[in-house]
Amino acid sequence: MTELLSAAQMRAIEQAAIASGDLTGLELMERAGYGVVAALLAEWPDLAEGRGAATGVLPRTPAFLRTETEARRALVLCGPGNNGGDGFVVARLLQERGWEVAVFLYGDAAKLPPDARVNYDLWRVMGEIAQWEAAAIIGQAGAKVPDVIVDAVFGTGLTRPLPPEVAAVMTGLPAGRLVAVDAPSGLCMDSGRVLGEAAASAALTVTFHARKLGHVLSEGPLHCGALRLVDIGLGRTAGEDVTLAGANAQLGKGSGQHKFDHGHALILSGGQGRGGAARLSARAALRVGAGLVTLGCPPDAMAENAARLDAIMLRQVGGEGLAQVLADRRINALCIGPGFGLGALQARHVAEALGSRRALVLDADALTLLARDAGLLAMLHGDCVLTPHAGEFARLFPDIAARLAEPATRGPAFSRVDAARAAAARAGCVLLFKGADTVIAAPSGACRINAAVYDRPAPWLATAGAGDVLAGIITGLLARGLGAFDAAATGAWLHVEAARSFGPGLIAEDLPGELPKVFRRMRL
Ligand SMILES: NC(=O)C1=CN([C@@H]2O[C@H](COP(=O)(O)OP(=O)(O)OC[C@H]3O[C@@H](n4cnc5c(N)ncnc54)[C@H](OP(=O)(O)O)[C@@H]3O)[C@@H](O)[C@H]2O)[C@@H](O)CC1
Ligand SMILES: [K+]
Repeated sequence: MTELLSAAQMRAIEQAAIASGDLTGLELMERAGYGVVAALLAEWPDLAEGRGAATGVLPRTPAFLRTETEARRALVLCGPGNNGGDGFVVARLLQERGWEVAVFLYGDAAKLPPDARVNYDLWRVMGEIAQWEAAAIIGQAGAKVPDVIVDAVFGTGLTRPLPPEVAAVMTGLPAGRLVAVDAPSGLCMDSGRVLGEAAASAALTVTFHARKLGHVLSEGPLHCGALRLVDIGLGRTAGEDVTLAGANAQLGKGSGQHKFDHGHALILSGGQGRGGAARLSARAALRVGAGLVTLGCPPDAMAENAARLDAIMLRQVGGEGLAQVLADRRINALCIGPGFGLGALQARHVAEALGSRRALVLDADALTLLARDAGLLAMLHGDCVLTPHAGEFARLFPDIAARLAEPATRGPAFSRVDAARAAAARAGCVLLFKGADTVIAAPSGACRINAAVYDRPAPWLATAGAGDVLAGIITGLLARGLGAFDAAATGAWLHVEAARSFGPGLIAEDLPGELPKVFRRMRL
């Protein structure tokens, strides 16, 4: 499992390693600085060469003919903490490579923490440090355009909005190769939210030991650019508090198993002309491996659905309620919401489904019904999965959503992880909070993030019906016996994998049919 750390967890890991005597803070800082230099040279291989070769047109300049004017230029911006200390290491290592390096310090050198101070002193033997002045920095970046600007002002220690003179630089620098050390300054590493109004926008962010929550949540990916992870020799983990959602190796089917070994999902549909969404869910539930899937629909929609379904079975569910259908105990997972409707009968069906204590996905219209009726909300139980997008979340948990919408002015800022955990605890069930950074939380506090960012974007998932498919995938996994938390996290992961497998041009109908390719790649 890939863990995502908070700033406090990272500090605890670092301090434990130092206290154990395995490593010193200085060694960690040296490795961090080295890692940044290695990562930026790997990201832009032309920077590892002489200036002539970088054009791709001129022949490479032999080393003995290179002049000072051909040296690579870096502008290194250092801050008052250990992030700044990393910056001094980067400055030293680049100058040792023959680069021309200018360093600016925000803060008082006399107050630098000890390891940062050592690296400040090492750099001072090699070069100058100019005191922070926004106009001078921006002017220098404009006149003597650097090949790389290194943002080592604030990292995981940022606790409040950037001071105006730092914000002016971060928003005034020319667009280019801005490398953020650990974090783009201004970004809260616990929430991925900008504290105040300004944060650096990096082309490359190099972080250490493990990704932080802020790298994947909210605006984090927008500000980080590309994200690279460097191993600095810290073996310890924080116990995998929050992890990235990933593949689930238990999705294969054993030979010799019967269809009833893989569960029976019931998907409830809306009335005539409104069944498309539920049919998408049902198809996804079947494709993800539920042994049987039944679509339950009102009498007026029977003919329409019968004409459109083959492997999926059809049952009439009208005013008589769900009791007759649910008398079949083999039906072990339900999905209610896609295209369902918002009337009193539908609310009654939601209550019956909740009362049956079956594993249950509540999506779309079912979420609206829940938001309208505190009695229904009180019936939620641990085998339920709620799948709200931001609007549905705000209707269900208005106070939590309001807290999330407040401007972030102090770190750690209230995050989407905090919001999902609070909502799951209150609802007493699993909650899947949709977004490019989908957060899945359980009442216990267990949490996974399904990140469709960086090298895993899925922009074509923003299409009608994609959510109905996700609800169906999760329902199918519940039918197959996964617990609610695993079903939601695995379902979210499969959903993005299917979208990425199909690629541009994706519509919701394509998603279920893409799952077999995903499974083949997983070697199921
Ligand atoms: N953990 C590890 O294993 C390793 C960590 N490493 C590196 O250390 C970094 C963390 O260092 P860090 O803890 O010193 O925090 P950092 O981000 O430098 O800033 C803290 C300083 O800024 C100040 N300050 C905060 N906000 C402010 C504001 N808005 N405006 C003004 N001031 C503000 C704050 O002061 P205070 O809040 O006390 O007033 C404090 O002085 C981490 O990101 C990584 O790069 C690596 O060396 C390798 C191993
Ligand atoms: K930084």
